[in-house]
Amino acid sequence: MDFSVSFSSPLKSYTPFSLSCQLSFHPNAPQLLRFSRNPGIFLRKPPSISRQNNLAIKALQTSNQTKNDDFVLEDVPHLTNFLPDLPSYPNPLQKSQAYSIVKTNFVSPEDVVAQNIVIQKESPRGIHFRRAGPREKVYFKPEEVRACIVTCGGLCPGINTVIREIVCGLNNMYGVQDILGIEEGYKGFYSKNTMSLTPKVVNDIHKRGGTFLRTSRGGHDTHKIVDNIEDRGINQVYIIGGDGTQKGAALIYEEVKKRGLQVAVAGIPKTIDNDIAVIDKSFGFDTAVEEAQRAINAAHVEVESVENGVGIVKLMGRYSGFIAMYATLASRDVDCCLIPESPFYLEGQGGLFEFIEERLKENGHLVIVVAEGAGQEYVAAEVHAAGKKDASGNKLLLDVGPWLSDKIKDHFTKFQKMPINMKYIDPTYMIRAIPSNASDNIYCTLLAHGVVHGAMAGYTGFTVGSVNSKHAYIPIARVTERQKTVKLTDRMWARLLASTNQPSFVASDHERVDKEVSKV
Ligand SMILES: Nc1ncnc2c1ncn2[C@@H]1O[C@H](COP(=O)(O)OP(=O)(O)OP(=O)(O)O)[C@@H](O)[C@H]1O
Ligand SMILES: O=P(O)(O)OC[C@H]1O[C@](O)(CO)[C@@H](O)[C@@H]1O
Ligand SMILES: [Mg+2]
Repeated sequence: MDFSVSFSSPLKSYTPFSLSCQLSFHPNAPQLLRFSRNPGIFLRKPPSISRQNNLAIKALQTSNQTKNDDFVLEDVPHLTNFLPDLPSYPNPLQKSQAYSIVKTNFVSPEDVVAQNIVIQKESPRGIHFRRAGPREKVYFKPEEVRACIVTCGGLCPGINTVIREIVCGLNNMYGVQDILGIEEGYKGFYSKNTMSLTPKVVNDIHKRGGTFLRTSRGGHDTHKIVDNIEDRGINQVYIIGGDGTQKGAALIYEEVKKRGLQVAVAGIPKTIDNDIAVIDKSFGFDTAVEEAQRAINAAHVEVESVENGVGIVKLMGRYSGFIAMYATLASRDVDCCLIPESPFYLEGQGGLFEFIEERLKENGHLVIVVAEGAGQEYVAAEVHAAGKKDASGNKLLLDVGPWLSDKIKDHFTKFQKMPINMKYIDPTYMIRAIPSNASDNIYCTLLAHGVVHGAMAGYTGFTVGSVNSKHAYIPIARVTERQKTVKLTDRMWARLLASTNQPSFVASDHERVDKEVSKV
């Protein structure tokens, strides 16, 4: 008999966890946890930006949802989709001294990576992506490859490692010699000369922060870029950048396809904010969290040494507070973490001022970490300078750090007659500008090699990323359709609230949290 009993966790009555936790218990689960052996396999069409294709995908999705054991492969485009007669060749890795001994040297065409690995007995098998890695056949002769690499958007630790490893991966694994660097982002395609990239040229660049190729915002002109790709005889385009850059890459892929060019367009998602959907995390994120510890530590040392010390550390995170959340959790010296996803308020019961006063009375000091996108609505209401945009059309944020410092200073000096020692630290660009740490270097290497294998195998219009710790080829549209943000109803945020014991500020915001809870 199939039955299940559900208990409410004792944690339910504990505020930080009560938003996210409900345990289910199946007494005879071992026998019951069998899945259908013969799942229906559905290939989902590679996403395209055209409305017609969107409708086709929607129709497929709807039909897929009717069966419990549905298996959906969100496939990436292949050059043979629009160039059916393209010849293929044996992968030169077969003859590589290093790789030929690998037991399963090539990824089977049937290997996929599941988007959700925590599922229930009755739930559909869900969405899968193609596993990244070398294929038995390639669709380019190495001596005919002319690759190019471009970096766009803001900096992030590890960009140089990705550049280095694309160059070295193409050269060492596939014998590709002709690799061009496009300088200063998308506009470099049509306004700059290219530079030649060899393993020797890029040998040391992973030890430096920034991007060896330089970067820019704005300047994406699809036609001019593809004209240039055609004129220069480029047939593999590697594009490193954030959500905006990947949207640009999707347009380049569409234009290449329209013109029927044998050009593989491949993206490597980059953003220090870790706000790219689907992937586990973006490269450089761990390095950023680690470097943020130094600023938090400095703030802590400063405020511990004085009377009523209040430290504020501003960290990056436009719309997503991941760096602030992880840096806070890692440090344990932070008393309060403010992120864009969780609105806060200053005055009154349960507000920030009340909390600061309590902590000062209790400990004599406190440290606040604030993500740059937090509290923008308050700053905007007072500074009256909102609405400016950067060259890419991203909203320019108002500086919440100094605003918050002034507000706290004013409140305690004027109204509480309790002078405080404010120490404000803004390490944002220092964090972004460093080289990646050891584990990010390895992550960058795997991403770079994964993207090279994908392009050589003829995949195009794809991005590479780690999904549940396995590297996969993901349709570009899947990583750009929405930004990943911190979910206030997830356990990670609950862990943070539990560790800092800060106010959750939800009293003022029941409606928003109710909405979040209903989405889970
Ligand atoms: N919707 C879009 N379509 C085409 N190109 C775009 C689009 N959005 C941005 N771009 C281009 O992508 C490049 C980088 O965009 P942007 O400055 O927004 O950085 P990003 O890639 O999102 O990285 P970051 O995370 O640092 O913001 C710019 O050259 C911009 O012109
Ligand atoms: O000042 P810049 O270089 O335009 O970019 C700053 C922005 O870039 C990011 O680092 C994302 O790349 C954001 O966190 C930040 O708001
Ligand atoms: Mg962006």
